[in-house]
Amino acid sequence: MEIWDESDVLRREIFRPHHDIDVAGEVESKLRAEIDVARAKTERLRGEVRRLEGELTNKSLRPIVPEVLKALKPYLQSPKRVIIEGVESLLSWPLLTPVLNFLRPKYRNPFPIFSSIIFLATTLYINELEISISLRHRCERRGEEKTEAFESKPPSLSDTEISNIIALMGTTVDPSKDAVESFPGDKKISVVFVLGGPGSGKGTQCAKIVENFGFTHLSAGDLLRAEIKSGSENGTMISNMIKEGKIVPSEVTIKLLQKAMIENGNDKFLIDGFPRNEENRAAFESVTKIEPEFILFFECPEEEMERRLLSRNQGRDDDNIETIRKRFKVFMESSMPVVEYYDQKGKVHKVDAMKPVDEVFETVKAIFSPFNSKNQSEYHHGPVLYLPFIVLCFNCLLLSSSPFTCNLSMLLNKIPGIARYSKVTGSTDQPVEACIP
Ligand SMILES: Nc1ncnc2c1ncn2[C@@H]1O[C@H](COP(=O)(O)OP(=O)(O)O)[C@@H](O)[C@H]1O
Ligand SMILES: Nc1ccn([C@H]2C[C@H](O)[C@@H](COP(=O)(O)OP(=O)(O)O)O2)c(=O)n1
Repeated sequence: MEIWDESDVLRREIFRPHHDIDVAGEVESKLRAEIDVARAKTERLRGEVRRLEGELTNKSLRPIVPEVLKALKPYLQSPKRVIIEGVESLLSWPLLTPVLNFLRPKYRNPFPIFSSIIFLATTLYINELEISISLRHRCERRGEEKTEAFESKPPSLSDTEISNIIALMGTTVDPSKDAVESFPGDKKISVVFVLGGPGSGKGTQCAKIVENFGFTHLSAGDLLRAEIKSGSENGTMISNMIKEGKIVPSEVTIKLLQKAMIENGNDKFLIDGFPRNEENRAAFESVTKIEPEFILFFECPEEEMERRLLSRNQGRDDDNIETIRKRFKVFMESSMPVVEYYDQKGKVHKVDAMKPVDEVFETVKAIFSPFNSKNQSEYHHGPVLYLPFIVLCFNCLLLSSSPFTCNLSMLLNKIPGIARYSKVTGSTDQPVEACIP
């Protein structure tokens, strides 16, 4: 980014030989004119950066990466390198696999299930109108790490320049820091999305569902607020967006949800206040491959929600009338289309949230009755389903010298191109993990 340096102009002029008393006035006015032009130019550039930042925060990263790169191009000398981290939610596997194959023809991904533990950062080189992609594979473990870079061109920017560009792009999700462990692949996870306007009573009802139906409550808003408190590098960006009533980029929220789901270990989740826009929805589906069981939607008029929020008294920065109005607008414009999307699929259970808390819960209870048996999940994952596997293991133990006696780790060792990592932390029954060497 070219920012005009006034002192530079002055220095040049001071050391010029013609600098004598007679021409001093003339030089001064020339300098002033030059500085005015430079100031205007700098202002224009700053304006452009502000516009781009505004677009990023408004629309979030996903849809406008190419647009941003194009807009930034005049200010960058080519070739330049831009690292977009947290890109695994921007580019999905169907896109990445051919690229990987192209960059490294021998590369094959024989076990798509293990893909989920490979974190990707994509490096885009901008060179005139051509953008080529190089990939860095990451298999992150706590304490163990394997990074591989495929780079088609040598990097030409310093790390500081790269971080400036990343900062300019609005989000700095670092997959290496927030590494989400392998997402439960074999476990059937039930997810219910709880949606409704701000103050419609989502949190209140979720607490009751947890008590009665053994769900784990994950509030996207609470997770984001905890992220701000943790002092994370995204904290300021999240805090600004929440104060403005805007929706935080999906890659941030999804990473937090995924992490919370893995750490919790339950198989039934109430996800409250998510997905809040189409991008949230599509990114969640593509990253987690989880389809919600159904959507619990609380209908409540704005006047009632406003009244509740103003007396909520939880010390939240966004519970002021100005931000509340903005949140209502975002809800109508961005969140309602998500409810409509699921409604068309017949997945929405609407609840009249105007009634008193206990009456609302009566309706909710009826909707959750299929989950009534607290043992339902135990039944699904219970010994009956595991029986064939238990029998197989037993046979393998008996026939210890037979070809059947291979366990997953031995199998992985035999596959060329797969480096095996065993888990360092966690319980011993965690799956063996692998990554592309
Ligand atoms: N059915 C209800 N009737 C009256 N007040 C309610 C009802 N449900 C929730 N509240 C109150 O309204 C406020 C907002 O509820 P909350 O559950 O935090 O909403 P949300 O999670 O949808 O933002 C809280 O102070 C809560 O006690
Ligand atoms: N999926 C989400 C959920 C919440 N947020 C942000 C934006 C929301 O205004 C705030 C607060 O959300 P929360 O669900 O806690 O609160 P309300 O339902 O608005 O009362 O968090 C987000 O950006 N993306």
